[in-house]
Amino acid sequence: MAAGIEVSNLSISFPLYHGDARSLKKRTKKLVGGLKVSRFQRDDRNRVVVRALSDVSFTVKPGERLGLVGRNGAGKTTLLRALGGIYEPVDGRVLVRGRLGTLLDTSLGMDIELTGRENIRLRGLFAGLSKTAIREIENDVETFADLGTFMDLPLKTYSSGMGLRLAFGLATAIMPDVLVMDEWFMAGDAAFMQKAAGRIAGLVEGAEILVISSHLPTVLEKWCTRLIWMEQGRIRMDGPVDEVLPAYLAAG
Ligand SMILES: Nc1ncnc2c1ncn2[C@@H]1O[C@H](COP(=O)(O)OP(=O)(O)OP(=O)(O)O)[C@@H](O)[C@H]1O
Repeated sequence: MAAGIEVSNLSISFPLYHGDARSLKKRTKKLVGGLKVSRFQRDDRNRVVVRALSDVSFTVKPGERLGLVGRNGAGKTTLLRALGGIYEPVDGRVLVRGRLGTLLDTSLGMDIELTGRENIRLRGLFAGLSKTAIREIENDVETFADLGTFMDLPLKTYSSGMGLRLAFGLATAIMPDVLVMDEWFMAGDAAFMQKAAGRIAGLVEGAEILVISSHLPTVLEKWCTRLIWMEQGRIRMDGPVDEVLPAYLAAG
Protein backbone atom coordinates (compact mmCIF):
# COMPACT_ATOMS: atom_id res chain seq x y z
CA MET A 1 0.00 0.00 0.00
CA ALA A 2 1.45 3.34 -1.05
CA ALA A 3 1.82 6.07 1.55
CA GLY A 4 -0.54 9.02 1.31
CA ILE A 5 -2.22 11.88 3.12
CA GLU A 6 -5.79 13.03 2.57
CA VAL A 7 -7.06 16.02 4.49
CA SER A 8 -10.63 17.04 3.75
CA ASN A 9 -12.47 20.07 5.10
CA LEU A 10 -10.43 20.01 8.29
CA SER A 11 -11.33 22.53 11.00
CA ILE A 12 -9.85 22.69 14.48
CA SER A 13 -10.80 25.15 17.23
CA PHE A 14 -9.47 25.70 20.73
CA PRO A 15 -11.80 26.93 23.49
CA LEU A 16 -10.52 29.98 25.38
CA TYR A 17 -11.42 29.30 28.97
CA HIS A 18 -9.61 32.05 30.80
CA GLY A 19 -11.12 35.43 31.49
CA ASP A 20 -14.54 36.68 30.67
CA ALA A 21 -15.35 35.52 27.16
CA ARG A 22 -17.22 38.68 26.15
CA SER A 23 -14.50 41.08 27.22
CA LEU A 24 -11.88 38.80 25.73
CA LYS A 25 -13.63 39.01 22.39
CA LYS A 26 -13.93 42.78 22.71
CA ARG A 27 -10.27 43.11 23.67
CA THR A 28 -9.21 40.92 20.77
CA LYS A 29 -11.28 43.01 18.41
CA LYS A 30 -9.55 46.14 19.65
CA LEU A 31 -6.11 44.58 19.46
CA VAL A 32 -6.22 43.04 16.04
CA GLY A 33 -8.84 45.13 14.30
CA GLY A 34 -11.47 43.54 12.10
CA LEU A 35 -9.04 41.29 10.25
CA LYS A 36 -8.47 38.36 12.59
CA VAL A 37 -11.73 38.52 14.49
CA SER A 38 -13.28 35.88 12.26
CA ARG A 39 -10.93 33.39 13.96
CA PHE A 40 -12.73 33.99 17.28
CA GLN A 41 -16.14 32.41 17.23
CA ARG A 42 -18.67 30.82 19.55
CA ASP A 43 -19.07 27.07 19.56
CA ASP A 44 -22.32 25.20 20.14
CA ARG A 45 -21.72 25.44 23.92
CA ASN A 46 -21.45 29.23 23.62
CA ARG A 47 -17.74 29.26 24.45
CA VAL A 48 -15.41 31.64 22.64
CA VAL A 49 -13.06 29.53 20.55
CA VAL A 50 -10.08 30.40 18.40
CA ARG A 51 -10.30 28.77 15.01
CA ALA A 52 -6.80 27.43 14.38
CA LEU A 53 -7.74 25.68 11.12
CA SER A 54 -10.72 26.40 8.86
CA ASP A 55 -11.84 24.11 6.08
CA VAL A 56 -8.39 22.90 5.03
CA SER A 57 -8.24 20.31 2.23
CA PHE A 58 -5.28 18.83 0.36
CA THR A 59 -3.75 15.49 -0.57
CA VAL A 60 -0.12 14.39 -0.60
CA LYS A 61 1.12 11.62 -2.87
CA PRO A 62 4.18 9.35 -2.52
CA GLY A 63 7.41 11.16 -3.36
CA GLU A 64 6.09 14.59 -2.37
CA ARG A 65 8.02 16.71 0.12
CA LEU A 66 5.60 19.27 1.45
CA GLY A 67 6.63 22.41 3.34
CA LEU A 68 4.21 24.52 5.38
CA VAL A 69 4.85 28.26 5.53
CA GLY A 70 2.95 31.09 7.11
CA ARG A 71 3.25 33.80 9.70
CA ASN A 72 3.11 33.13 13.45
CA GLY A 73 -0.27 31.72 14.36
CA ALA A 74 -1.16 30.78 10.78
CA GLY A 75 -2.00 27.20 11.83
CA LYS A 76 1.11 25.26 10.76
CA THR A 77 1.75 23.52 14.09
CA THR A 78 -1.92 22.69 14.51
CA LEU A 79 -1.95 21.10 11.06
CA LEU A 80 1.21 19.08 11.80
CA ARG A 81 -0.32 17.91 15.07
CA ALA A 82 -3.53 16.91 13.33
CA LEU A 83 -1.48 14.90 10.81
CA GLY A 84 0.41 13.34 13.71
CA GLY A 85 -2.86 12.23 15.32
CA ILE A 86 -2.35 14.47 18.37
CA TYR A 87 -5.40 16.61 17.64
CA GLU A 88 -8.73 15.15 16.64
CA PRO A 89 -10.51 17.12 13.92
CA VAL A 90 -13.59 19.02 15.08
CA ASP A 91 -14.87 18.91 11.52
CA GLY A 92 -13.48 17.15 8.51
CA ARG A 93 -11.16 14.21 8.09
CA VAL A 94 -7.46 13.38 8.23
CA LEU A 95 -6.27 10.16 6.68
CA VAL A 96 -2.61 9.10 6.77
CA ARG A 97 -1.67 5.89 4.99
CA GLY A 98 1.59 4.16 5.90
CA ARG A 99 3.77 4.14 9.01
CA LEU A 100 3.75 7.59 10.54
CA GLY A 101 6.83 9.16 12.12
CA THR A 102 6.65 12.47 13.97
CA LEU A 103 9.35 14.90 15.03
CA LEU A 104 7.16 17.44 16.75
CA ASP A 105 7.78 17.55 20.44
CA THR A 106 10.57 15.88 22.43
CA SER A 107 8.24 14.73 25.18
CA LEU A 108 5.67 13.28 22.81
CA GLY A 109 4.99 9.62 23.43
CA MET A 110 7.59 9.46 26.21
CA ASP A 111 7.01 8.62 29.85
CA ILE A 112 9.09 10.91 32.05
CA GLU A 113 8.98 8.41 34.92
CA LEU A 114 10.73 5.78 32.79
CA THR A 115 14.40 5.69 31.85
CA GLY A 116 15.66 6.48 28.35
CA ARG A 117 16.25 2.77 27.74
CA GLU A 118 12.76 1.82 28.93
CA ASN A 119 11.20 4.47 26.69
CA ILE A 120 13.08 3.10 23.70
CA ARG A 121 11.92 -0.47 24.41
CA LEU A 122 8.36 0.70 24.88
CA ARG A 123 8.38 2.55 21.58
CA GLY A 124 9.74 -0.56 19.85
CA LEU A 125 6.97 -2.68 21.35
CA PHE A 126 4.32 -0.16 20.23
CA ALA A 127 5.78 -0.26 16.72
CA GLY A 128 5.38 -4.05 16.79
CA LEU A 129 9.11 -4.72 16.36
CA SER A 130 10.84 -8.00 17.20
CA LYS A 131 13.14 -8.32 20.23
CA THR A 132 16.19 -8.30 17.96
CA ALA A 133 15.00 -5.17 16.11
CA ILE A 134 14.33 -3.43 19.42
CA ARG A 135 17.82 -4.29 20.65
CA GLU A 136 19.32 -2.85 17.45
CA ILE A 137 17.37 0.37 17.92
CA GLU A 138 18.41 0.54 21.56
CA ASN A 139 22.09 0.32 20.55
CA ASP A 140 21.66 2.79 17.73
CA VAL A 141 19.89 5.39 19.89
CA GLU A 142 22.28 4.87 22.79
CA THR A 143 25.25 5.61 20.52
CA PHE A 144 23.59 8.61 18.90
CA ALA A 145 22.11 10.22 22.03
CA ASP A 146 25.35 9.73 23.98
CA LEU A 147 23.64 10.09 27.35
CA GLY A 148 26.10 7.99 29.36
CA THR A 149 24.61 6.88 32.66
CA PHE A 150 21.51 9.04 32.06
CA MET A 151 20.33 6.34 29.66
CA ASP A 152 19.32 4.36 32.76
CA LEU A 153 17.84 7.28 34.69
CA PRO A 154 14.25 8.57 34.42
CA LEU A 155 13.58 11.20 31.76
CA LYS A 156 12.49 13.70 34.38
CA THR A 157 16.16 14.06 35.36
CA TYR A 158 17.19 15.04 31.79
CA SER A 159 18.12 18.53 30.62
CA SER A 160 16.19 19.78 27.59
CA GLY A 161 19.23 19.08 25.37
CA MET A 162 19.37 15.48 26.60
CA GLY A 163 15.63 15.11 25.99
CA LEU A 164 16.08 16.41 22.45
CA ARG A 165 18.93 13.99 21.73
CA LEU A 166 16.95 11.00 22.98
CA ALA A 167 13.71 11.99 21.21
CA PHE A 168 15.54 12.76 18.01
CA GLY A 169 17.58 9.55 18.11
CA LEU A 170 14.48 7.48 18.77
CA ALA A 171 12.28 9.20 16.21
CA THR A 172 14.96 8.77 13.56
CA ALA A 173 15.71 5.15 14.42
CA ILE A 174 12.51 3.72 12.96
CA MET A 175 12.06 4.59 9.28
CA PRO A 176 8.57 5.97 8.65
CA ASP A 177 6.65 6.08 5.36
CA VAL A 178 5.23 9.49 6.26
CA LEU A 179 7.45 11.86 8.23
CA VAL A 180 5.85 14.90 9.88
CA MET A 181 8.30 17.36 11.43
CA ASP A 182 8.56 20.78 12.95
CA GLU A 183 11.48 22.96 11.94
CA TRP A 184 12.81 23.35 15.43
CA PHE A 185 14.12 19.81 15.14
CA MET A 186 16.54 21.37 12.68
CA ALA A 187 17.52 23.98 15.22
CA GLY A 188 19.75 22.23 17.74
CA ASP A 189 23.20 23.58 18.56
CA ALA A 190 25.90 23.33 15.90
CA ALA A 191 27.48 20.15 17.26
CA PHE A 192 24.11 18.44 17.51
CA MET A 193 23.09 19.50 14.02
CA GLN A 194 26.31 18.17 12.56
CA LYS A 195 25.58 14.81 14.13
CA ALA A 196 21.88 14.99 13.30
CA ALA A 197 22.24 16.04 9.67
CA GLY A 198 23.04 12.56 8.38
CA ARG A 199 20.12 11.01 10.24
CA ILE A 200 17.69 13.66 9.01
CA ALA A 201 18.91 13.25 5.45
CA GLY A 202 18.52 9.46 5.68
CA LEU A 203 15.04 9.76 7.09
CA VAL A 204 13.84 12.44 4.72
CA GLU A 205 15.18 10.56 1.74
CA GLY A 206 13.90 7.22 3.01
CA ALA A 207 10.38 8.36 3.85
CA GLU A 208 7.89 8.33 1.00
CA ILE A 209 6.31 11.55 2.17
CA LEU A 210 7.69 14.47 4.17
CA VAL A 211 5.68 17.28 5.71
CA ILE A 212 7.76 19.98 7.39
CA SER A 213 6.91 23.36 8.82
CA SER A 214 9.61 26.00 8.52
CA HIS A 215 10.28 29.72 8.48
CA LEU A 216 13.64 29.20 6.82
CA PRO A 217 13.76 29.58 3.00
CA THR A 218 17.00 27.57 2.89
CA VAL A 219 15.36 24.60 4.63
CA LEU A 220 12.32 24.77 2.36
CA GLU A 221 14.40 25.03 -0.80
CA LYS A 222 16.64 22.19 0.27
CA TRP A 223 14.04 19.68 1.40
CA CYS A 224 10.72 20.49 -0.28
CA THR A 225 9.12 20.03 -3.68
CA ARG A 226 5.84 21.70 -2.80
CA LEU A 227 4.69 24.40 -0.37
CA ILE A 228 1.40 25.21 1.29
CA TRP A 229 1.17 28.80 2.49
CA MET A 230 -1.12 29.01 5.52
CA GLU A 231 -2.83 32.25 6.48
CA GLN A 232 -5.23 32.60 9.39
CA GLY A 233 -5.96 28.90 9.48
CA ARG A 234 -6.66 28.59 5.77
CA ILE A 235 -4.64 27.64 2.69
CA ARG A 236 -3.64 30.80 0.85
CA MET A 237 -1.52 29.13 -1.83
CA ASP A 238 -0.47 25.58 -2.71
CA GLY A 239 2.09 24.78 -5.40
CA PRO A 240 5.74 24.20 -6.36
CA VAL A 241 8.37 25.78 -4.09
CA ASP A 242 9.61 28.14 -6.82
CA GLU A 243 6.11 29.62 -7.16
CA VAL A 244 4.88 29.75 -3.56
CA LEU A 245 8.09 30.81 -1.81
CA PRO A 246 8.68 34.05 -3.77
CA ALA A 247 4.99 34.99 -3.40
CA TYR A 248 5.09 34.32 0.35
CA LEU A 249 8.36 36.23 0.86
CA ALA A 250 7.09 39.14 -1.24
CA ALA A 251 4.00 39.39 0.98
CA GLY A 252 6.36 40.07 3.91
N1 LIG B 1 -3.58 24.81 22.60
C1 LIG B 1 -4.08 25.94 22.12
N2 LIG B 1 -5.00 26.67 22.82
C2 LIG B 1 -5.52 27.81 22.32
N3 LIG B 1 -5.18 28.33 21.13
C3 LIG B 1 -4.26 27.69 20.41
C4 LIG B 1 -3.65 26.47 20.85
N4 LIG B 1 -2.77 26.05 19.90
C5 LIG B 1 -2.83 26.98 18.91
N5 LIG B 1 -3.72 27.95 19.20
C6 LIG B 1 -4.06 29.09 18.36
O1 LIG B 1 -4.33 28.59 17.07
C7 LIG B 1 -3.77 29.44 16.07
C8 LIG B 1 -2.80 28.65 15.20
O2 LIG B 1 -1.64 28.33 15.98
P1 LIG B 1 -0.43 27.44 15.44
O3 LIG B 1 0.47 27.19 16.60
O4 LIG B 1 -0.95 26.28 14.70
O5 LIG B 1 0.27 28.46 14.42
P2 LIG B 1 1.69 28.36 13.73
O6 LIG B 1 1.48 28.70 12.29
O7 LIG B 1 2.34 27.05 14.01
O8 LIG B 1 2.50 29.53 14.43
P3 LIG B 1 4.09 29.65 14.78
O9 LIG B 1 4.77 29.89 13.47
O10 LIG B 1 4.12 30.85 15.66
O11 LIG B 1 4.51 28.40 15.47
C9 LIG B 1 -3.13 30.61 16.81
O12 LIG B 1 -4.07 31.67 16.84
C10 LIG B 1 -2.91 30.06 18.20
O13 LIG B 1 -2.98 31.09 19.15
